[in-house]
Amino acid sequence: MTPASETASRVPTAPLLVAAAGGTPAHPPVWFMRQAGRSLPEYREVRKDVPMLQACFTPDLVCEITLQPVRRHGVDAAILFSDIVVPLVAAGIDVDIVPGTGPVVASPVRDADAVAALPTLAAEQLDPVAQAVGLVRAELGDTPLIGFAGAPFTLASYLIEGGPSRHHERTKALMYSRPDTWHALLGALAEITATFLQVQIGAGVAAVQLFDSWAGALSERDYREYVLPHSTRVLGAVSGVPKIHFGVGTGELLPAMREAGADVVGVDWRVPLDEAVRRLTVPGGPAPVVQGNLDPAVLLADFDAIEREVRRVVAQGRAAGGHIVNLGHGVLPNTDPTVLTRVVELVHGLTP
Ligand SMILES: Cc1c2[nH]c(c1CCC(=O)O)Cc1[nH]c(c(CCC(=O)O)c1C)Cc1[nH]c(c(CCC(=O)O)c1C)Cc1[nH]c(c(C)c1CCC(=O)O)C2
Repeated sequence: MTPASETASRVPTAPLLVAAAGGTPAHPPVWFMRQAGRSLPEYREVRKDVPMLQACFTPDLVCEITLQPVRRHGVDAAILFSDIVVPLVAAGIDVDIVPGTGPVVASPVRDADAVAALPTLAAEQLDPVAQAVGLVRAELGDTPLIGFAGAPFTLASYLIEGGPSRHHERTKALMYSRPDTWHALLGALAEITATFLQVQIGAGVAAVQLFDSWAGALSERDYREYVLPHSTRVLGAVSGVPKIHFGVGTGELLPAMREAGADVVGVDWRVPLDEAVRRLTVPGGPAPVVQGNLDPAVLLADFDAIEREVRRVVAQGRAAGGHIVNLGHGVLPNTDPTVLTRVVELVHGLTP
């Protein structure tokens, strides 16, 4: 028989984990995508002489940067400081992160030969990431640490385009004209992504988020045919922690993104949360759990306007089975960090 104390220790008490499990915590949990980063002077200071990817492979630095927003804002979760291209770099693919641009791929992957030549990823190649998770866990106490990965479609877009893209035209051209090559590429990326998440879970993260940031470029029909099987494989390959699935402009894809195996669906600011809950509800099923969805640009407005929007988002989130307060996409670099702290205080005062 399991002693009662052990059973009790497995019942989540952190507000983020309670909400993710469909419960009602004492106050709404809040964290911000890209909470670690250029909005913080302490981040700019420690990063000033260290390139982004070098920082991601330096456990002490990852630990420090991950903790900065938790110390400063009192958010309900830390998110591991890393990047969606980190597992690609660990596998040996030549990718750099160019400041002000984003990931740039030296040899874009555009045909069957290039897909066949992609390396696989062994868990040991991610040792610095696992070490970083261990360091963060030792410092965090009861605050959950969220691990993450980029989903196969979003990673494929960077690999095929060679960098950030507005219309994802080469990506879609390959998808429509060479479905076999496409599925081989997404299958290879699903393996890499699953390994990246498994390593983080093995090292002790309390939840994971799969970022399919650019999936909103697809129709629901194409998403279901070309992407959903691969994201489903990724989410099916990880277990033991709540899984959040997020994309931008994915209002039409919300039900499919839930079907991929998500416990929590991230919503951007274009769809109000009560409407997102309506779209996500399955007749006879449990009420969906959502994360979001303040417009990051709202944080640049007067605080009266910010407060109005925060109250609206929290009220609309009450339609859900559980709600994790967040932005609809990442913190904009020119956001005043004192505003983020005030938003956390405001949300924590909004008891159910
Ligand atoms: C698409 C994507 C990327 N990276 C990521 C995504 C998915 C989320 C999203 O949609 O924003 C994920 C990511 N990247 C980063 C995090 C850290 C954790 C967090 O605080 O959220 C996370 C979760 C750090 C980062 N990743 C990056 C930075 C900025 C690097 C710097 O400080 O110079 C940070 C803090 C670089 C990066 N990496 C990427 C972009 C578009 C950029 C910005 C380029 C720029 O504007 O300079 C690719």
